Amino acid sequence: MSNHHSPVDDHQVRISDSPEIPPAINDNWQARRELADALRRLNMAMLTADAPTGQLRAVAAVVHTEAARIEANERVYGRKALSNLYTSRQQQNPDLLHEMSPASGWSNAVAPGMHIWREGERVHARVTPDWSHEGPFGHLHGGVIALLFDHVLSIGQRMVGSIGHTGTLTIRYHRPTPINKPLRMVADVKRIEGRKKFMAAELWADNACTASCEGIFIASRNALPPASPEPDKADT
Ligand SMILES: CCCCC/C=C\C/C=C\C/C=C\C/C=C\CCCC(=O)SCCNC(=O)CCNC(=O)[C@H](O)C(C)(C)COP(=O)(O)OP(=O)(O)OC[C@H]1O[C@@H](n2cnc3c(N)ncnc32)[C@H](O)[C@@H]1OP(=O)(O)O
Repeated sequence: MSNHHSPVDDHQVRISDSPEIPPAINDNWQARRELADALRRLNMAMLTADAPTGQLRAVAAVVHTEAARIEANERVYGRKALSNLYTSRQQQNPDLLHEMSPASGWSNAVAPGMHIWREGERVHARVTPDWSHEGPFGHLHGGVIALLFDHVLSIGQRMVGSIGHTGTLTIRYHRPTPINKPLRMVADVKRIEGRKKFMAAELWADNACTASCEGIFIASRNALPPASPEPDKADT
C-alpha cells in the first residue's frame, strides 16, 4: 500500500473544467454521497432543533446501531489504501480526493461539500457553509475559511505541476462571511521560485470580498519541475 509508484497518486488529482459537480465514480460512491447528505442533515437537525432529551438519546441509539452495520464490513483506512483497492478492481485512477477530502469531499459528511473547477489560469470554487460551520453569531468560522483557502489553493497548484505541502498561509479577514448562502472563491498562481509556488485566493459573498489569502506551497524534492508537460508522472 505504501508503494509510491502506485498508479494511484494524489499528485494526479484532476481539476474539473466544469462548474457542475461531476457524477460519482460508480453507484457505490453515489450511495456514499447520499449517506453523507443524510448525515449532514442529521447534524443540522440536531444543531438547529429544540428537540426533547429522550428523542435525542433515542436517535443516538439508532445511529450507533446503524454505524455498527457498516463497521462490520472489511475496513480500508485512508484515501491511499482505498484508492489502491479500487485500482486493483480495474477502476482507473478513481480520484477519491474529491469524494473524501475534509474540505470538499461530497462523500465526507464533515466537509461542507465544495466544488472546484478550472477556467483558464484560475481555479474557481463554490461552497455553501451552514449552521454547522458557524463561528461568530450567524457567520462563518475563521478556521473553516482557512480550510477552504488551503484546499482551493492546494488543488490550484495542479495548474502548474504537482501538489506540494502547504508551507505558509496568510489570511486577511476583511469582514464577517455569511453562512447559508453560496460563497465563491477564486485562486491563481502568482509566481514560482524553485520548489515554492506562491498562490493567492479570494473568498466572495454576493458582491463583497470577505477574506483573501496568500499561500506558499513547497513541492517535494522529488517532484518534477513546475509546469512540466507530464505532471501526472510527478512522484512523492
Ligand atoms: C511528499 C510530499 C508531497 C506533498 C504532498 C502534499 C499534499 C498531499 C498531496 C496530494 C493531496 C491532494 C490534494 C491535497 C489536498 C489538500 C492538501 C492540503 C495541503 C495540506 O494540508 S499539506 C499539510 C500541511 N502542511 C504540512 O504539514 C507541511 C509540514 N512541513 C513540511 O513538511 C516541510 O516543512 C515542508 C515540506 C513545508 C518544507 O520542507 P522542505 O525540507 O522541503 O523545505 P526546505 O527547508 O528544503 O526549504 C525549501 C524552500 O522552501 C522554503 N520553506 C520551507 N518551509 C517553508 C514554509 N513553511 N513556508 C514558506 N517557505 C518555506 C525555504 O525557505 C526554502 O526556500 P529557498 O529555496 O528560497 O531557500
